[in-house]
Amino acid sequence: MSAIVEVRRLYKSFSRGAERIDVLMDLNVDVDRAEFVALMGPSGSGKTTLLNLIAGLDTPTEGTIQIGGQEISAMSESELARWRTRNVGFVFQFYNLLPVLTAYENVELPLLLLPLSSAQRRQQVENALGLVGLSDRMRHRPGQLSGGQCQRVGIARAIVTDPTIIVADEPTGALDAKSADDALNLLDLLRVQLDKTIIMVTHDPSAAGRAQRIVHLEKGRLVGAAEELRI
Ligand SMILES: Nc1ncnc2c1ncn2[C@@H]1O[C@H](COP(=O)(O)OP(=O)(O)OP(=O)(O)O)[C@@H](O)[C@H]1O
Repeated sequence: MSAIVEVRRLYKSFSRGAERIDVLMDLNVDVDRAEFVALMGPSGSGKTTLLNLIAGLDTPTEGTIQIGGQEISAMSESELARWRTRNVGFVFQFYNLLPVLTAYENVELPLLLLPLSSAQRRQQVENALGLVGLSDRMRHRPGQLSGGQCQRVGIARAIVTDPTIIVADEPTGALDAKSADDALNLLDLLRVQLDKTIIMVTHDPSAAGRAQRIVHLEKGRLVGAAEELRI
C-alpha cells in the first residue's frame, strides 16, 4: 500500500491579537490509499484543524502536506479551491444540506463546479444516491427526510465527484445508534468498493472502532507515535 496522504513536520498557529496559539506541532502522519482512519483526542487538541489542513480548507504555518503526490501546502488559494473541488468529499455533523433543494439537487451541487454535461451530472447523481440507498427519495427536500437519510444524502454529495479523499467531521454526532451505524457502514463501503481514503474526526469510541486505525491527538501532537505514524 502506498501513502496517499503524507503530512510532514506540520505546524499550525493562529493569531488572536498579539497572542499566538500553537495548535499543531511537528506532526507527521501517513494515510494509505483506501484506508479508513479515525482522528480522536480531547476537545481543543487540534483534530478539526488537522482535518481542515488535509482537506485544503486552510494552509499550514510550516511543514508540507502531499495528497496523491500533489503538494497542496504549496498551492495558492485559487489552486487549492480548484484542487478541493476535484479531490475532496466533505461529510459534516449536521449534513449542511440546503433546505430549499431536493436530495438530487443537493447532491448535484459540487458537480456544477465541474465541466460536465447535464446528462453526465444526472448519471453521477443517480449513481451516488443509488449507492446510499436513496434512489426513491431523490425528489424529497431535507425537511422531508430523517436525520439518517439526510446524512446519507450528505455522503452521496461527498462521493459524487469521485474524490481522492473523504473527510468527515463528527459524521455520526447528530445521529441515533442505528443511523450512525448505517452511515459508518456506508463510509466503509466507499472504502471497500471504491477504494476511497476516509479520514474521520470523532469523539465516539464505537464510531472510531469502525476505522482501520485510530490516530490520537493531544495538545497538537500525535500520541502513541511509532506504529501510528508509519513512516
Ligand atoms: N481560526 C482560528 N482562530 C483562532 N484559534 C483557532 C482557530 N481555529 C481553531 N482555533 C483553536 O485551535 C485549537 C484547536 O481547535 P480544533 O477545532 O482543531 O480542536 P478539536 O480537537 O477539533 O476540538 P473539538 O473536539 O472541540 O471540536 C482550539 O484552541 C481553538 O480555539
